[in-house]
Amino acid sequence: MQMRMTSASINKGKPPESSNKGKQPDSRIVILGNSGVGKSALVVRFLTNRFIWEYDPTLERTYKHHTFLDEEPTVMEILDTAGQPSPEDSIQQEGNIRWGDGFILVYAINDRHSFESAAALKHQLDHIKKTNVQCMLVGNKMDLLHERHVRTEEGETLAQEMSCAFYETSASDGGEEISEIFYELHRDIKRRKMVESKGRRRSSAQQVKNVFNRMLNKIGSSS
Ligand SMILES: Nc1nc2c(ncn2[C@@H]2O[C@H](COP(=O)(O)OP(=O)(O)OP(=O)(O)O)[C@@H](O)[C@H]2O)c(=O)[nH]1
Repeated sequence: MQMRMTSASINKGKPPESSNKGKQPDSRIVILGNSGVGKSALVVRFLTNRFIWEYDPTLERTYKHHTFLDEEPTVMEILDTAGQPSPEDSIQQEGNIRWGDGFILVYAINDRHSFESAAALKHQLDHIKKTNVQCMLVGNKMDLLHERHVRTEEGETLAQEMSCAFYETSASDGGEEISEIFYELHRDIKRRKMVESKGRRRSSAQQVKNVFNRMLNKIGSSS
Protein backbone atom coordinates (compact mmCIF):
# COMPACT_ATOMS: atom_id res chain seq x y z
CA MET A 1 0.00 0.00 0.00
CA GLN A 2 1.34 3.37 -1.00
CA MET A 3 -0.10 6.66 0.20
CA ARG A 4 1.11 10.06 -0.90
CA MET A 5 -0.71 13.34 -0.76
CA THR A 6 0.11 15.43 -3.80
CA SER A 7 -2.31 18.30 -3.47
CA ALA A 8 -5.49 19.47 -1.82
CA SER A 9 -7.31 22.39 -3.31
CA ILE A 10 -9.83 24.33 -1.26
CA ASN A 11 -13.11 25.72 -2.60
CA LYS A 12 -14.12 27.96 0.23
CA GLY A 13 -17.85 28.39 0.74
CA LYS A 14 -18.86 27.06 -2.69
CA PRO A 15 -21.37 24.27 -3.32
CA PRO A 16 -19.96 20.78 -4.06
CA GLU A 17 -20.61 20.89 -7.81
CA SER A 18 -18.15 23.80 -8.15
CA SER A 19 -15.15 21.52 -7.76
CA ASN A 20 -15.90 19.45 -10.85
CA LYS A 21 -12.82 20.61 -12.76
CA GLY A 22 -10.22 18.03 -13.85
CA LYS A 23 -10.54 14.32 -13.14
CA GLN A 24 -13.87 13.33 -11.68
CA PRO A 25 -13.55 12.27 -8.04
CA ASP A 26 -13.38 8.55 -7.29
CA SER A 27 -15.23 9.18 -4.04
CA ARG A 28 -17.26 11.96 -2.49
CA ILE A 29 -17.07 12.07 1.26
CA VAL A 30 -19.30 14.22 3.46
CA ILE A 31 -18.42 15.08 7.07
CA LEU A 32 -21.49 15.46 9.27
CA GLY A 33 -22.02 16.17 12.96
CA ASN A 34 -23.08 18.82 15.44
CA SER A 35 -21.40 22.18 15.62
CA GLY A 36 -18.10 22.18 17.48
CA VAL A 37 -17.39 18.42 17.41
CA GLY A 38 -14.24 18.98 15.34
CA LYS A 39 -15.29 18.24 11.74
CA SER A 40 -13.09 20.97 10.26
CA ALA A 41 -10.24 20.06 12.59
CA LEU A 42 -10.34 16.42 11.40
CA VAL A 43 -10.41 17.39 7.72
CA VAL A 44 -7.56 19.86 8.11
CA ARG A 45 -5.56 17.30 10.09
CA PHE A 46 -6.09 14.72 7.33
CA LEU A 47 -5.16 17.11 4.50
CA THR A 48 -2.31 19.05 6.09
CA ASN A 49 -1.37 17.13 9.24
CA ARG A 50 -1.86 20.34 11.20
CA PHE A 51 -4.22 21.35 13.97
CA ILE A 52 -5.66 24.85 14.07
CA TRP A 53 -7.56 25.88 17.19
CA GLU A 54 -10.24 28.06 15.59
CA TYR A 55 -12.21 27.81 12.36
CA ASP A 56 -15.06 29.86 10.96
CA PRO A 57 -18.00 27.87 12.39
CA THR A 58 -20.52 28.63 9.68
CA LEU A 59 -18.79 28.00 6.35
CA GLU A 60 -19.08 24.87 4.27
CA ARG A 61 -16.01 23.90 2.32
CA THR A 62 -15.20 21.34 -0.34
CA TYR A 63 -11.68 20.01 -0.79
CA LYS A 64 -10.29 18.04 -3.70
CA HIS A 65 -7.59 15.69 -2.48
CA HIS A 66 -5.22 14.12 -5.07
CA THR A 67 -3.22 11.19 -3.82
CA PHE A 68 -1.71 7.79 -4.65
CA LEU A 69 -3.63 5.10 -2.83
CA ASP A 70 -3.05 1.38 -3.32
CA GLU A 71 -0.75 2.34 -6.20
CA GLU A 72 -3.47 4.14 -8.10
CA PRO A 73 -3.88 7.86 -8.74
CA THR A 74 -6.90 8.79 -6.68
CA VAL A 75 -9.11 11.85 -6.33
CA MET A 76 -11.24 12.24 -3.24
CA GLU A 77 -13.65 15.10 -2.84
CA ILE A 78 -14.43 16.03 0.74
CA LEU A 79 -17.27 18.22 1.92
CA ASP A 80 -16.97 19.69 5.41
CA THR A 81 -20.51 20.74 6.32
CA ALA A 82 -21.65 23.41 8.75
CA GLY A 83 -22.68 21.79 12.03
CA GLN A 84 -25.49 24.20 12.76
CA PRO A 85 -27.43 24.68 9.55
CA SER A 86 -30.30 27.15 9.75
CA PRO A 87 -33.78 25.76 8.97
CA GLU A 88 -33.51 27.27 5.48
CA ASP A 89 -30.38 25.17 4.98
CA SER A 90 -32.24 21.87 5.28
CA ILE A 91 -32.60 21.67 1.49
CA GLN A 92 -28.87 22.30 1.18
CA GLN A 93 -28.25 19.54 3.75
CA GLU A 94 -30.40 17.14 1.75
CA GLY A 95 -28.47 18.10 -1.41
CA ASN A 96 -25.20 17.44 0.39
CA ILE A 97 -26.40 13.99 1.42
CA ARG A 98 -27.53 13.16 -2.12
CA TRP A 99 -24.15 14.34 -3.40
CA GLY A 100 -22.09 12.12 -1.08
CA ASP A 101 -20.99 8.52 -1.70
CA GLY A 102 -19.90 8.00 1.90
CA PHE A 103 -20.20 9.78 5.23
CA ILE A 104 -18.13 10.43 8.33
CA LEU A 105 -20.44 10.99 11.29
CA VAL A 106 -18.55 12.84 14.00
CA TYR A 107 -19.39 13.38 17.65
CA ALA A 108 -17.24 14.60 20.52
CA ILE A 109 -16.65 12.14 23.36
CA ASN A 110 -17.26 14.96 25.87
CA ASP A 111 -20.62 15.93 24.33
CA ARG A 112 -23.46 13.45 24.84
CA HIS A 113 -25.88 15.45 22.72
CA SER A 114 -23.56 15.23 19.70
CA PHE A 115 -23.51 11.43 20.11
CA GLU A 116 -27.32 11.26 20.08
CA SER A 117 -27.36 13.50 17.00
CA ALA A 118 -25.05 11.08 15.15
CA ALA A 119 -27.68 8.33 15.46
CA ALA A 120 -30.38 10.67 14.17
CA LEU A 121 -28.15 11.67 11.25
CA LYS A 122 -27.72 8.05 10.18
CA HIS A 123 -31.53 7.66 10.02
CA GLN A 124 -31.69 10.79 7.87
CA LEU A 125 -28.98 9.42 5.56
CA ASP A 126 -30.70 6.07 5.08
CA HIS A 127 -34.02 7.80 4.49
CA ILE A 128 -32.65 10.19 1.84
CA LYS A 129 -30.34 7.70 0.11
CA LYS A 130 -32.93 4.86 0.35
CA THR A 131 -30.13 2.44 1.16
CA ASN A 132 -27.77 1.56 3.96
CA VAL A 133 -25.01 4.09 3.22
CA GLN A 134 -21.24 3.65 3.63
CA CYS A 135 -20.24 5.43 6.81
CA MET A 136 -17.76 5.76 9.64
CA LEU A 137 -18.71 6.75 13.18
CA VAL A 138 -16.00 8.86 14.80
CA GLY A 139 -15.75 9.93 18.44
CA ASN A 140 -13.41 12.95 18.42
CA LYS A 141 -11.56 14.85 21.20
CA MET A 142 -10.03 11.75 22.79
CA ASP A 143 -7.42 14.02 24.36
CA LEU A 144 -10.23 15.27 26.67
CA LEU A 145 -10.63 11.90 28.39
CA HIS A 146 -11.14 13.56 31.77
CA GLU A 147 -14.33 15.16 30.35
CA ARG A 148 -15.64 11.98 28.71
CA HIS A 149 -19.45 11.65 28.54
CA VAL A 150 -19.70 8.87 25.95
CA ARG A 151 -18.10 5.52 26.72
CA THR A 152 -16.16 3.61 24.04
CA GLU A 153 -18.58 0.66 24.31
CA GLU A 154 -21.52 2.96 23.56
CA GLY A 155 -19.78 4.14 20.39
CA GLU A 156 -19.03 0.54 19.39
CA THR A 157 -22.63 -0.52 19.96
CA LEU A 158 -24.06 2.38 17.97
CA ALA A 159 -21.62 1.74 15.13
CA GLN A 160 -22.72 -1.92 15.04
CA GLU A 161 -26.37 -0.88 14.87
CA MET A 162 -25.53 1.51 12.05
CA SER A 163 -23.32 -1.06 10.23
CA CYS A 164 -20.48 1.47 10.32
CA ALA A 165 -16.84 1.16 11.29
CA PHE A 166 -15.99 2.91 14.56
CA TYR A 167 -13.00 5.04 15.56
CA GLU A 168 -12.11 7.20 18.52
CA THR A 169 -9.49 9.83 17.84
CA SER A 170 -8.25 13.32 18.52
CA ALA A 171 -7.78 15.90 15.79
CA SER A 172 -5.54 17.83 18.15
CA ASP A 173 -3.21 14.87 18.84
CA GLY A 174 -3.35 13.69 15.22
CA GLY A 175 -3.16 9.92 15.40
CA GLU A 176 -2.59 7.79 12.29
CA GLU A 177 -6.18 6.59 12.47
CA ILE A 178 -7.39 9.89 11.01
CA SER A 179 -5.94 9.05 7.58
CA GLU A 180 -7.19 5.48 8.00
CA ILE A 181 -10.76 6.75 8.51
CA PHE A 182 -10.72 8.66 5.22
CA TYR A 183 -8.86 6.03 3.19
CA GLU A 184 -10.89 3.08 4.48
CA LEU A 185 -14.12 4.90 3.70
CA HIS A 186 -12.78 5.65 0.21
CA ARG A 187 -12.00 1.94 -0.30
CA ASP A 188 -15.49 0.93 0.91
CA ILE A 189 -17.03 3.37 -1.56
CA LYS A 190 -14.92 2.03 -4.42
CA ARG A 191 -15.82 -1.58 -3.58
CA ARG A 192 -19.50 -0.71 -3.48
CA LYS A 193 -19.35 1.16 -6.79
CA MET A 194 -17.64 -1.83 -8.39
CA VAL A 195 -20.31 -4.26 -7.14
CA GLU A 196 -23.08 -1.93 -8.31
CA SER A 197 -21.60 -1.49 -11.78
CA LYS A 198 -21.12 -5.27 -12.14
CA GLY A 199 -24.79 -5.70 -11.16
CA ARG A 200 -25.84 -3.14 -13.79
CA ARG A 201 -23.74 -4.86 -16.47
CA ARG A 202 -25.24 -8.25 -15.57
CA SER A 203 -28.78 -6.92 -15.70
CA SER A 204 -28.29 -5.24 -19.11
CA ALA A 205 -26.72 -8.47 -20.47
CA GLN A 206 -29.77 -10.33 -19.14
CA GLN A 207 -32.10 -7.86 -20.88
CA VAL A 208 -30.35 -8.45 -24.22
CA LYS A 209 -30.66 -12.21 -23.65
CA ASN A 210 -34.39 -11.88 -22.92
CA VAL A 211 -35.03 -9.88 -26.11
CA PHE A 212 -33.05 -12.43 -28.13
CA ASN A 213 -35.04 -15.32 -26.60
CA ARG A 214 -38.34 -13.58 -27.34
CA MET A 215 -37.28 -13.10 -30.98
CA LEU A 216 -36.31 -16.77 -31.27
CA ASN A 217 -39.64 -17.84 -29.75
CA LYS A 218 -41.54 -15.64 -32.20
CA ILE A 219 -39.63 -17.06 -35.16
CA GLY A 220 -40.21 -20.59 -33.84
CA SER A 221 -43.96 -20.09 -33.38
CA SER A 222 -44.52 -18.41 -36.78
CA SER A 223 -42.72 -21.17 -38.79
N1 LIG B 1 -9.29 19.40 22.64
C1 LIG B 1 -9.68 19.25 21.38
N2 LIG B 1 -10.30 20.25 20.75
C2 LIG B 1 -10.69 20.05 19.49
C3 LIG B 1 -10.46 18.84 18.79
N3 LIG B 1 -10.97 18.95 17.56
C4 LIG B 1 -11.48 20.18 17.46
N4 LIG B 1 -11.32 20.85 18.63
C5 LIG B 1 -11.74 22.21 18.95
O1 LIG B 1 -13.16 22.24 18.94
C6 LIG B 1 -13.62 23.48 18.40
C7 LIG B 1 -14.53 23.22 17.22
O2 LIG B 1 -13.76 22.62 16.18
P1 LIG B 1 -14.25 22.67 14.65
O3 LIG B 1 -13.31 21.85 13.87
O4 LIG B 1 -14.45 24.07 14.24
O5 LIG B 1 -15.66 21.97 14.80
P2 LIG B 1 -16.78 21.80 13.66
O6 LIG B 1 -17.45 20.51 13.95
O7 LIG B 1 -16.20 21.97 12.31
O8 LIG B 1 -17.76 23.01 14.01
P3 LIG B 1 -18.81 23.78 13.01
O9 LIG B 1 -17.99 24.40 11.91
O10 LIG B 1 -19.47 24.78 13.92
O11 LIG B 1 -19.78 22.77 12.49
C8 LIG B 1 -12.37 24.30 18.03
O12 LIG B 1 -12.08 25.17 19.10
C9 LIG B 1 -11.29 23.23 17.90
O13 LIG B 1 -10.02 23.72 18.20
C10 LIG B 1 -9.77 17.78 19.49
O14 LIG B 1 -9.53 16.68 18.98
N5 LIG B 1 -9.42 18.05 20.78
